[in-house]
Order: sequence, then C-alpha cells, then structure tokens
Amino acid sequence: MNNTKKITNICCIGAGYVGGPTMAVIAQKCTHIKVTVVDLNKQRIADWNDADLDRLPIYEPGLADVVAEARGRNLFFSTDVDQAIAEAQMIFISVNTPTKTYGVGKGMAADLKYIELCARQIAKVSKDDKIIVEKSTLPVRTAEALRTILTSTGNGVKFDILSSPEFLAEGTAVQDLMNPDRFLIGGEQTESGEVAVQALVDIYLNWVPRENIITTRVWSSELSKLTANAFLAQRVSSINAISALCEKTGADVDEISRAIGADSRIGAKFLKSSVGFGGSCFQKDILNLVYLCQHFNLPEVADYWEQVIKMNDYQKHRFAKNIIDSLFNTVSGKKIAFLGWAFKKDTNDTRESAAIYVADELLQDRAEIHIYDPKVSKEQIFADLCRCEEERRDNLFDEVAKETYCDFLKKQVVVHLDPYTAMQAAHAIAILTEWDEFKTYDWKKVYGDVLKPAFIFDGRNILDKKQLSDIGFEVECIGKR
Ligand SMILES: NC(=O)C1=CN([C@@H]2O[C@H](COP(=O)(O)OP(=O)(O)OC[C@H]3O[C@@H](n4cnc5c(N)ncnc54)[C@H](O)[C@@H]3O)[C@@H](O)[C@H]2O)C=CC1
Ligand SMILES: O=C(O)[C@H]1O[C@H](OP(=O)(O)OP(=O)(O)OC[C@H]2O[C@@H](n3ccc(=O)[nH]c3=O)[C@H](O)[C@@H]2O)[C@H](O)[C@@H](O)[C@@H]1O
Repeated sequence: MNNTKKITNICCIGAGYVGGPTMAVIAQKCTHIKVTVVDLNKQRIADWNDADLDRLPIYEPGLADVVAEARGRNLFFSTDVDQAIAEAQMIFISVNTPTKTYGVGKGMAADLKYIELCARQIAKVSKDDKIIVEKSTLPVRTAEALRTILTSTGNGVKFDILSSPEFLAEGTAVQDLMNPDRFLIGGEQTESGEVAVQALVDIYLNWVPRENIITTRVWSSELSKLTANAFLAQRVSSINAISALCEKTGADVDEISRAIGADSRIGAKFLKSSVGFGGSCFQKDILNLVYLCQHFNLPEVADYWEQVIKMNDYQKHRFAKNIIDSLFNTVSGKKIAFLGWAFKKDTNDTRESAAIYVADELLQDRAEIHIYDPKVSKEQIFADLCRCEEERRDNLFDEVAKETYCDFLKKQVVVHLDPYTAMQAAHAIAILTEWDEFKTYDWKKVYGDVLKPAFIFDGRNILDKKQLSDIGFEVECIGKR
C-alpha cells in the first residue's frame, strides 16, 4: 500500500467562524491546494464572496487580507455542496454543534443533527475514497457514529475519519491559525488511518513546525477539545469566584491575578476577572462534557464541571444585581448605557455574551437600555434579546408573545452608532466588552452629560478607576472595593 497521499483538493462544509478563517489560512499557506468552503446559507456565501472586504460575514483582525490574497486563486466559497464534496479528497466538517434545545439531552447534549446531515450527504455523493476531518467540536466517540453513517450505503467507497479540533479564539483567529500553540490530529492506528493522519500533517507542515503538530488516537483528540475549553473556562470561573471574595474583603483581584500568574505552574493567561465568560463554545462544551459524564455514570465528575457554569451565571447575575442595588434598588425607567455587546473585543460575535444576560435582567426590572458596540448591528442585538426571552418562555413563546415582547423591546432598548449619544443623560454606564476604544473616550465630557450621581460599572476592569473617580464618577469594578 502506498503510504502517502498528496492532497490537492479539499472542501470544508460550514462557512462560519471556524470554517471561514481556517480554510482561508490553509488556502493562503498551501497555494497548491484548491480549497472550497461550502454552506447551505446562501447569504453567508454571498457575503464571503462580496467584493467589498468590509462586508465579510465575520469580523476578525487580519482576515480580510488573507481572503483578498487567496480568494479566486485557490480559495472558493460556494453553495454547491454536492459538487465540492464530489471533487474533494479531504472534507472538513465545520458545522455548528449547538446545545440541544429539545428531547433527550435537552439543554445539555450537543445537537449533532447538522453533523449527521453532512455525513449522509457525503455518503450519498462520494464516488471515490475520502478523508473526513472532524473540525467541529464533538462529543467523544462521534467518529464512530460518522463511520456508521458513511459506510451505510455499501457502495464500497472507503472513508478515513480524523479528528482535528480547532483551538482558535475569536478576535485572534488569524494569528492563532498562523502561529498555533499546536494543531491536533486524532487518527486510527491502522495502515490507512496513518496515511490519512500523514496527509493532514503534510498540509499543516506548510507553515507549522512538526513539533507543534500533535497526533493522538481519535477519542483522545475529540475529548482533548472539550477538556481544553473546560480548563480555560474553569480558570475564568475560578478567578471570578475570587473576585466576589475580593469585593467583601478589600483585596484586589487584578493584583491577585498578577501575583498568582507569576507562578509558572499557574501561568498568567486566562486570569482576567470579568462580568462572566461568553462565546458560543465554553458553556455549550462544558454542558456537553457534563452530559457525557452523566451518561457514563460519573455524577461527581459531572457536578465538578457543572460548577464552572454555575459560577459564571452567578457572576453575570451579581453584576446586574449590583447595578440595581447601587441605583437605589430599582432601574425602572432609568437609562443604563451599555458599552459593548460582543462577548469579547475584536469580534462581532455575540453568542452567549454576558451583555445579553445582564441586559435581560435589567429589562426585567424595566430599565431603558442604550447600547453602543463598534461591531454589532442593531438587528443582532434585538435578535439576542428576543432569543433570551424565548428560552425563558420555552414553548410558550408563540407569535403573539413574540410580537408583544418585540414591542416592549422597541420601547426599552435603543441601539446607538455613537457612544456619546448612548451615554447622554444616563443614570449609569456599564462596560460589558473590553473594546480598546472605550479607554480613549473623553470621560470629562461624558461626566458633564450624565445624571448625578454618575455611576460607571466596569465589567471588564479596563478603565482607569482613579482618573474616573477624580473626575467625579462613582466607579464600581469587578473584584475591587
Ligand atoms: N466559534 C469559534 O470560535 C470556535 C468554534 N468551534 C467549533 O466549530 C464548530 C463550528 O462553529 P462556528 O464556525 O462558530 O459555527 P457557525 O454557526 O458560525 O458556522 C457553522 C456553519 O455551518 C453551516 N451548516 C450547518 N449545517 C450545514 C450543512 N449540512 N451543510 C452545509 N452547511 C451547513 C451553517 O449554515 C453555518 O454557516 C462548532 O462545533 C464549534 O463548537 C471550535 C473552535 C472555535
Ligand atoms: O472552542 C472555541 O470556540 C474556542 O473557545 C475559546 O475561544 P473564544 O470563546 O473565541 O474566546 P476566549 O478568548 O477564550 O474568551 C471566552 C470568554 O471568556 C472571557 N475571558 C477570557 C479570558 C479571561 O481571562 N477572562 C475572561 O473573562 C472572554 O471575555 C470571553 O467572554 C477558546 O479560547 C479557544 O481556544 C476555543 O477554540
């Protein structure tokens, strides 16, 4: 058997936050490979093909340049899923794997329906042998289910399944892909499994040193991804737990992060206390891990990881409650300015953003919320708030309820294109995302324009507390008195 397989044509199913940037970087680094990214979402593909690079469907620093270089040369975005599958030697599956919202495992397990649909489509269309790469984050042993579906047609086509989870973080996706701490590949320890692993190693080798490419068994690779996210989120919840104790005792959480982070066994990263972690993955992946532990009858392990989420919910709630408490126990009819809506800076992604939950809690107390975010659209903000209510009401959220809630939101929520108008005449300002531009505002001017006492709740500890206090603001930070 020939123990090398040279790949010249790959396809990626799913043109989202992972599929788009990952494939753009592969195409940029491997000019000898034709890369086609496909999606069922026509608008998304049209946006990826937009001549105006400011209109790409996702915002990531540096991404537009990579797309500009490779698109039309060896990088293509298309809705013709079947053709791309048929032509490719290697197919990356990068579709969404959200938490299930129905039936068995509701609210915990990963919903694998999109993965299953991909597998069925690949099985139907493929006429020659293919390597399938799990890029999406999946529960351990998903490759087994994929194999069952892929081989069910009995047409003799052979599939090798690899797991190569993605570790990029939004906002730094391009940088993370160009200089990854590691790429991970899980493969089967069979002759053809090893050939498949080598084929993917060879692609990554175009720009990543061999020592940064880790190869493991398939199950280890699948579970490493959930474990990595659980560990990262656990660090944030751990420091956030300490922030609550700091506020009671007068210790300063940023000083603690510095002090403990200097210990090389702990390390300095992911110790920034905040209003709570967000993003599409931390919560969903931990819930998935908890579900797996319950499934395998490991309740103590499940409870251990679930606590990371509970602490995060507590942190978001604590922040909202502090705003209400400080504003004399009600925010009804009061104008609260939100700076930031994205779940972190340098992205337009708002999935699971702490801002949504804090706003929702304040809206329950009938606050008027005025929002400014440099990258998030008004439509997105309203959709996020509507979804939040939908989740709370579960199946009671019919069309009438939806319309009533939309009317309520239209009255209570205003999205601004200018931060100063968002803050004008506000009873309080809340920082929800750590966008750098917030540090550069003319805070003296803002002070002149807001109601007194002038409250600022800094959910990211990014503003200069002393400078703001000297201007006259009442400043509340996370984990500081
Ligand atoms: N967002 C992130 O930063 C990271 C995400 N991940 C994981 O990567 C996976 C994808 O995440 P995102 O890119 O954020 O999701 P996304 O929702 O941005 O993109 C997924 C895309 O797949 C498309 N899709 C779904 N089913 C399809 C089908 N049958 N055929 C064609 N297209 C289909 C959807 O239309 C959507 O555009 C998830 O498993 C996630 O956990 C992993 C690392 C980082
Ligand atoms: O699987 C995924 O989707 C990705 O999830 C995270 O990436 P991401 O969610 O894009 O962004 P992070 O930088 O991890 O931030 C997540 C959340 O934690 C918060 N955070 C992060 C770090 C910190 O010290 N404090 C803190 O509050 C951020 O503000 C943000 O809300 C992981 O960092 C990636 O490795 C992983 O690939």
